[in-house]
Amino acid sequence: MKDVKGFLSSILDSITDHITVIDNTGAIQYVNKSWTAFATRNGCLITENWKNINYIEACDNASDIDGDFGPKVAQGIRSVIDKSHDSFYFEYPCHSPQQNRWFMMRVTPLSFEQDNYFVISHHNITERKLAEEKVRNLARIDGLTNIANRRYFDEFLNAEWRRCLRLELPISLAIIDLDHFKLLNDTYGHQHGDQCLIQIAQLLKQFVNRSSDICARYGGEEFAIVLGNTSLTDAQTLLGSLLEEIAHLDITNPNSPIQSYLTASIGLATIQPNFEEQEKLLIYQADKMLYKAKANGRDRLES
Ligand SMILES: Nc1nc2c(ncn2[C@@H]2O[C@H](COP(=O)(O)OP(=O)(O)OP(=O)(O)O)[C@@H](O)[C@H]2O)c(=O)[nH]1
Repeated sequence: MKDVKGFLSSILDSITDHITVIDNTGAIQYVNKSWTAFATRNGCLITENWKNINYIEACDNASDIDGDFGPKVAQGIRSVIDKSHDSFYFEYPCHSPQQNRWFMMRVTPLSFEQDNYFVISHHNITERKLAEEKVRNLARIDGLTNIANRRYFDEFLNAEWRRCLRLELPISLAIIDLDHFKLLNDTYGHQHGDQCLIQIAQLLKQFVNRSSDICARYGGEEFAIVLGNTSLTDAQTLLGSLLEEIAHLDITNPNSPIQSYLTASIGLATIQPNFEEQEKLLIYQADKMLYKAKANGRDRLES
């Protein structure tokens, strides 16, 4: 082969990873074609005019635009240059207006003619991230009703509790238990019962529209609604209409001693959080109210 240098350069340009090489001061020595193409399309600082740009300084100065991304990356590169780490890798989101994208950045040392260089590559990991997100979402969903499961409910409540604690906001929790559901199952069969649970879950979804709210399947025929930043009065209004809407579904339960249609009992509690890890108190109070609703004749809200 005559032009070995040209051959190697074409190999680097054909690689889809975005590659740049810096020296031990951070000064850029090389970028491949993928880097230039991506950087130009996405309005990055380092494009084909990379000469005289210091990559590490550019990262140091990027904190205004990218939050802690720039400083973290700069620190990682420095740790490879000063040999405190053999290599550094970092996964980060880089979403465009059209598409969610993630990349993995890797920094590895390279020695050439007694000089030390560092290869920085950015590999597109969007497919893996989307697959992981899908699995994570599946693990959060109840298989029958397609709303959040108990595990995700626990996670969500804990996060929302801490958010309301930080911002000094009230948080409300309702536990909704269907009345005499066993009689409905006994009358029409378990499969029909399943369809009714799906119907109820669909209805609950319409009552949670904010990112601080969630409805979840709490147990067999028990559901829960978390309402972040919601006062007791507002929660009472909302859950009062939920009771009405459950009645409007008119799901027949002819052997129920309450009504000839399916009804629910709701226990509601509202707390303004004072301590972390205290959301169990909210569950305890909502549970107590649910017990009261059942004891007072069912088909009602107690708070
Ligand atoms: N079809 C169906 N039924 C379920 C499911 N999970 C729980 N159940 C039923 O829900 C019923 C709950 O019965 P109980 O705990 O006695 O409660 P209940 O009949 O609703 O009576 P109260 O809650 O006291 O008003 C049982 O018959 C369970 O089999 C489910 O996934 N599908």
